[in-house]
Amino acid sequence: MVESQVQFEQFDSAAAVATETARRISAAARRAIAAQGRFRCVLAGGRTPLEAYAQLVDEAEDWARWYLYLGDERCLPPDHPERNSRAITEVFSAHVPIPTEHLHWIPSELGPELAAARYDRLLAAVLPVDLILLGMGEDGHTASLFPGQSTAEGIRAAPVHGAPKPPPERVTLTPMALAAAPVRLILVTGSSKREALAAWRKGADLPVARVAALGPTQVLFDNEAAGT
Ligand SMILES: O=C1O[C@H](COP(=O)(O)O)[C@@H](O)[C@H](O)[C@H]1O
Repeated sequence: MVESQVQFEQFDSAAAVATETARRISAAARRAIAAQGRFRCVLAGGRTPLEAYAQLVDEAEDWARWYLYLGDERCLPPDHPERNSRAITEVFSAHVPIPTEHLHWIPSELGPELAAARYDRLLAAVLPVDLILLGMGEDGHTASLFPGQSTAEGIRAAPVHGAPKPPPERVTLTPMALAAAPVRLILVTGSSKREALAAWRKGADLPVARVAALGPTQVLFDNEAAGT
């Protein structure tokens, strides 16, 4: 019998998910730095992971050896409040001494095509990374891979048009890129995610389910998302 590589773990609250996420990122960083002298991590966009990122700020990490990337980005000006990179900068990267040249945000202000092509080239030289963090939307999307949209093959970063969640233009890592890590950590909190989480666990063919099935994946969710 083939054991599922997707491990679902329930926590009491979103705060507990954040604390455990920060702990696992830190542990992955220490392991990677001990083994190869650097830590490469793809961060999730959205609001869910922000508390975990904020908790890392107080840790005594070997920040000079961290390299950060993004799983997806919205095509908006760099300082727009809905940019994933802006939110991460505000709660996390502006407060730790990671060298600026190690912060590899998606240049989505260039538009979906050009930004995706540039990020694809960058990723070709970087993958695999040590850890990939992801979130999940109410409709079961992850990164900017949305239900009903076709998935690009043979590239690592793809342009997105017509996303059902604003803004419609985005750039996303593809399953090819999201497979390129020893582990994925998917964070799901809040009652608005309950239906999608339940559907996923019952076997629905959602983008998040497909991505989780790419390899070893830990899904951290809270009581609110579970409905218990
Ligand atoms: O648009 C996006 O949505 C998902 C979920 O966001 P959240 O705010 O509910 O955590 C996120 O994972 C993705 O990166 C983001 O661009």
